[in-house]
Amino acid sequence: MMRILKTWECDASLEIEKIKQGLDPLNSSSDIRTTVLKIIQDVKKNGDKAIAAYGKRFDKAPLSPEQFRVKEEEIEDAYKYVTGKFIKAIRLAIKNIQTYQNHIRIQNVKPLRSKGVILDTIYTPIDSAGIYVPGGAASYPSTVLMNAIPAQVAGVEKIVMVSPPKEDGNIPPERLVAAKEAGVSEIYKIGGVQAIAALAFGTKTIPSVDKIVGPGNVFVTLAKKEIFGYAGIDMLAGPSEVLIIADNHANPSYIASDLLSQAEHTPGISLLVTSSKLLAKQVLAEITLQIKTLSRSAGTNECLSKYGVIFITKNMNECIALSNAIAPEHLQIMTQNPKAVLSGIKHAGAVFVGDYTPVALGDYIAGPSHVLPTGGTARFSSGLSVNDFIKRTSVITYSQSALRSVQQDVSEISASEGLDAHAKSVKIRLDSGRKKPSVR
Ligand SMILES: NC(=O)c1ccc[n+]([C@@H]2O[C@H](COP(=O)([O-])OP(=O)(O)OC[C@H]3O[C@@H](n4cnc5c(N)ncnc54)[C@H](O)[C@@H]3O)[C@@H](O)[C@H]2O)c1
Ligand SMILES: N[C@H](CO)Cc1c[nH]c[nH+]1
Ligand SMILES: [Zn+2]
Repeated sequence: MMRILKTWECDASLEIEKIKQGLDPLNSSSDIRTTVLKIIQDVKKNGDKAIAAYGKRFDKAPLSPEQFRVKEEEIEDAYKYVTGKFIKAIRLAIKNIQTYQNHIRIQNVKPLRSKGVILDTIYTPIDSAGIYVPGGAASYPSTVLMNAIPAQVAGVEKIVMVSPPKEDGNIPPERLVAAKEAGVSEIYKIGGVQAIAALAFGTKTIPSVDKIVGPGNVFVTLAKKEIFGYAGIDMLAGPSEVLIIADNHANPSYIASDLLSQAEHTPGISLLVTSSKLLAKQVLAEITLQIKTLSRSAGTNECLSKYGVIFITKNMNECIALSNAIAPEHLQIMTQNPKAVLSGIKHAGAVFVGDYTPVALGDYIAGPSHVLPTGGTARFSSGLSVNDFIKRTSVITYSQSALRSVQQDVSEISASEGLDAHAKSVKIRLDSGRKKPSVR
């Protein structure tokens, strides 16, 4: 069960560090990092052979490299095992994700023009993206959509999905149908660190990609961090977190259900921050009632006792300050005046405002991607979006007179750096009397 801590009796930031220990890739033990580096090196050196061995060890899936790629017939077959209601739901999710991502897609800006100078900008999608869809404790068809649709809206031509198979060597049909519906180009039944390394370096059977995105456990997230440079990455999207700010106007049963749905990710971090001791007690009572009804009650309960805390603060300002210091992946605000609280929020992956906006909405249907920064990284990164798949190239054009107008300034800076070839590349174009070399 969740612990209750009063902020005036403990060091809240120390408590948060303790909770995150082992779950947060930035705080990972050296053991985890050693394991991750070893697997990356092995895949880099031994390719498919190493991937097959790790798949057998960690996923218990005895697949040979020829079996890694999902065949067209397997995808067609998957449609027989999902319901019409499931397909209708994911098509609605796809529509909402597309609408939102199109809305926030970076737009071409008009070139900036001034006397003989044109500063233009070209936006181009990356050629290929690798999307990681977790598949350990739970199956995540929704994560297929939240990764793939932003890439598709950006115009990425090749979207390669990797996801761990079940012990029978198959990816569950819902994940395959979601991939087909979302326009994924190729699917591979590989997961964990080995899948991230495969996408970064490429193997005989698995293509390397330009950027690897998507959430995963601490091993997957740390692997993304380690391969950065060989391929781009989106951010560190590790084990799920929710922080709820609530006052005694909030409904304790709603709060309990939201804390439980994050713990259900096993692991997931569930935090309630409130100045109401009464609310804290009511929420605990509600959790006790609701947890009995859940299919994963044992794991969820274990997760809540390890990674669940209710912080009692002195007042609402302290709730806001604590939330900003934690920079949670998901922040829910259930207070009498949520907009006033929102105005103080600086760092969070996504904010869910009011009593009728549970995180589950954002997980599945609302539109913004549920792939979000965790472990405090919302201080400097944002959730996955179409713009993560688009690069910006600046295009600079100067006329001769515009070049002349800045010649002296270029020379000054170039001299200060001891790089006189730089200054000369300007001077050579402006020296009077100098002619173009004649063609012999
Ligand atoms: N932040 C987000 O946007 C977001 C979204 C969805 C899910 N999530 C999180 O993703 C996580 C998914 O984790 P998961 O474990 O269910 O699936 P996963 O696919 O991330 O991890 C499973 C893989 O981990 C590897 N692994 C397991 N134990 C290992 C070990 N001891 N050594 C080396 N490798 C090992 C295996 O290769 C296995 O295939 C959850 O914590 C969930 O909360 C986050
Ligand atoms: N809460 C997760 C993001 O941290 C996303 C998810 C997928 N399925 C259910 N939830
Ligand atoms: Zn969730």
